Amino acid sequence: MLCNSLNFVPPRAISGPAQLSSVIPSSTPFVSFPLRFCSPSALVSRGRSLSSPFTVTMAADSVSTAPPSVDTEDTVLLLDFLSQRSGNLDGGLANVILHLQAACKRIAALLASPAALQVTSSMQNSMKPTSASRDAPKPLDIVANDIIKAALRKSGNVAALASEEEDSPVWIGEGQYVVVFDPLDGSRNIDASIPTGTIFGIYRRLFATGNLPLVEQARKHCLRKGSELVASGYALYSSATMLCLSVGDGAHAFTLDGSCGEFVLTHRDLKIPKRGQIYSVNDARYHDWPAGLRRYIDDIRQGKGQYPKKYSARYICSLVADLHRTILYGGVAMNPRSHLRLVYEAHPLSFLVEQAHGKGSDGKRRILDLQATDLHQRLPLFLGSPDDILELESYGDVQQLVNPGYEV
Ligand SMILES: O=P(O)(O)OC[C@H]1O[C@](O)(COP(=O)(O)O)[C@@H](O)[C@@H]1O
Repeated sequence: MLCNSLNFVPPRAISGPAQLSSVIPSSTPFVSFPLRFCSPSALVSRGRSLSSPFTVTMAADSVSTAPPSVDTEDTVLLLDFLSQRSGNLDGGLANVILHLQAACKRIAALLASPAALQVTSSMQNSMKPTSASRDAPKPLDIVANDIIKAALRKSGNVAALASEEEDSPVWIGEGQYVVVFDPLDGSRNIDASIPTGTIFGIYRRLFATGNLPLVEQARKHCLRKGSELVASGYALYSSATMLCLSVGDGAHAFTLDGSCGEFVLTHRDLKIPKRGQIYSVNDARYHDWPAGLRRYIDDIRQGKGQYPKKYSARYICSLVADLHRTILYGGVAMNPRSHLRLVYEAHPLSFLVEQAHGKGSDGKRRILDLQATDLHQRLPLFLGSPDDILELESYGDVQQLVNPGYEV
């Protein structure tokens, strides 16, 4: 495993079959982690087994605070994984993913730094919270957006992108792929150091848009059915930084190894439990819910649903974190009001959940079947274990139509 060094040359745009080891440096493109992130173990060549992390001799000038990692022949880095997988992968798609993960590492480092709190706080101190400002982008959303946009431009493989922080889809160039993303979901939690996440979805570009103005081409590329996605994923910035990814060949999760700055495969072939015992929703909205949803939640709380045990509630109010827990433990994560966005939240996350054998629904229909018509369109969203989603849908009216906008 090689450490990231400070003088990376970003990989060139790549097309054709994925033969990554020959075209992409084994270190992550253009990530400039400070050298103190490099532990001696990260400098050990791959294949040499270490009996214990504590047998590593620390270099005299090392100031690493990260625990040394154990690197064995079984260690699978994201790059190794992308080299091995088939699914929808070709070299171009792999290159886009490598640039996205590099951007996520930068965002993770930024969020974990004192500078992040200062930026957010200074903004919030000058802002009296109102229902209108509640959804206003915070500076870190913008910074994260810029980091991802720069990474995608550098990849050379992207034709168009769409982001929560852009008014409309953006034309980039002649790449083969289209990327939709929410750069920093849950950012209202940042001052309290609560988990946040980046969500992304990747489409192949369309080819029948040639004569249209570029703005219109970008729009057509980005407003699609979720079933056309070829890959999607999220980064979760929490006690660990995780990257959960699907290239149409199952869902897999990687954990950022802080000692060397690489994502390491830790959860291969994630499968959401067929049924869970946890529901995740902001139930302060209970009295704005329709009767069907109230009945459903009342039933599962009391063990009167199809599963004869009482459910527990967990709600972080950070979509990626709530979903990550749901994929691992099962159950249902939901936001029944029209709040979450189809293009860069519901579509990518539903793709990933289906790849993990779960379901994504708006309460009535499969999310991936929905055709996007507007970049920022919102909808009710229910993601989770297949048996839980089917049971929830059987209650009929589960979409919250009363959506006054809430202060907090
Ligand atoms: O206020 P609610 O209905 O609980 O919504 C919370 C949801 O909103 C989000 O914070 C996203 O909201 P924004 O798009 O306004 O950032 C999710 O992370 C979270 O799941």
